[in-house]
Amino acid sequence: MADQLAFTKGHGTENDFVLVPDLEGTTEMTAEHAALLADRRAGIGGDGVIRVVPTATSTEPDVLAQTSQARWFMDYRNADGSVAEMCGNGTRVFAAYLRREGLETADEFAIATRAGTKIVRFETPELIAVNLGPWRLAQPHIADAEGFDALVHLPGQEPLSALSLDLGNPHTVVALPEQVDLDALDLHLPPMVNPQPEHGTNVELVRPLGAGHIRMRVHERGVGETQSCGTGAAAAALATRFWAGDQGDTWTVDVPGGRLRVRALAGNEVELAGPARLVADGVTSLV
Ligand SMILES: N[C@@H](CCC[C@H](N)C(=O)O)C(=O)O
Repeated sequence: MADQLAFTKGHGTENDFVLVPDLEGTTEMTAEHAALLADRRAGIGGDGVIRVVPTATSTEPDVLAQTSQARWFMDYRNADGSVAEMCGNGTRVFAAYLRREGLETADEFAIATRAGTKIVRFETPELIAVNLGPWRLAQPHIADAEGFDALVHLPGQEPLSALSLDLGNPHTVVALPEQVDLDALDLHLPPMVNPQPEHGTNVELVRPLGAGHIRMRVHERGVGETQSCGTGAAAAALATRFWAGDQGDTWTVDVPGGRLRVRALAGNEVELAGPARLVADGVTSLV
């Protein structure tokens, strides 16, 4: 890495990120370096670190293959330095950065991610929608037969039934029994999920509020509890529809950091929309 590193801090419903522009694609980001940048005491602080890099310079074949569709690649790492396939809120903050910097100028454009090319669309300068693409139940045969395919263990709670979904990254959504208080759940430690997903999972705890309206908390893989998770909000809405039946195509998802909109699209695709804000720019010598 260079001696001095420019960065921008941004968030979407308080899911916050350190963006590091690498416009020539010449900077290698290690897990240790990402974890230091994301550290809230020793570093800048964020739930994730996003390198802004030309798709054409990627060394990852699945990303490089997206070069003709998307000019910029969202190279995403969680706060612990681990690589993630996708980040819904991250794509929206990434899009806000590309537009502010004049790297993209249209109201709609594509970005490359490890989970494929995603189309972002500016509804207003600060309200950004992203087509998260196709989603699927991780184990449809079990889910269709039982309604659930996993158990989640939280301190002080009976095992909670849950459903596993793939939104490009893994999610396990818990349907909370009425008597369980969402706000009282202890999410300090990663919830134990049974059977244990091979590559870990993000866990969403959901409370339905009415037709098309849910509230959730989330424990993110590689981070801990966060104020919001975009792919998690989509997973929570889709799981609720799976359990409760059709309640229309649009959901309001309240998270501790604000409000997101989730919409089911044709072709088993799902859209996420919400605010994205860039709040600080700086230079760091944390290299
Ligand atoms: N906050 C993100 C998801 C980030 C990645 C996740 N922690 C994982 O490891 O899959 C979102 O908004 O989707």
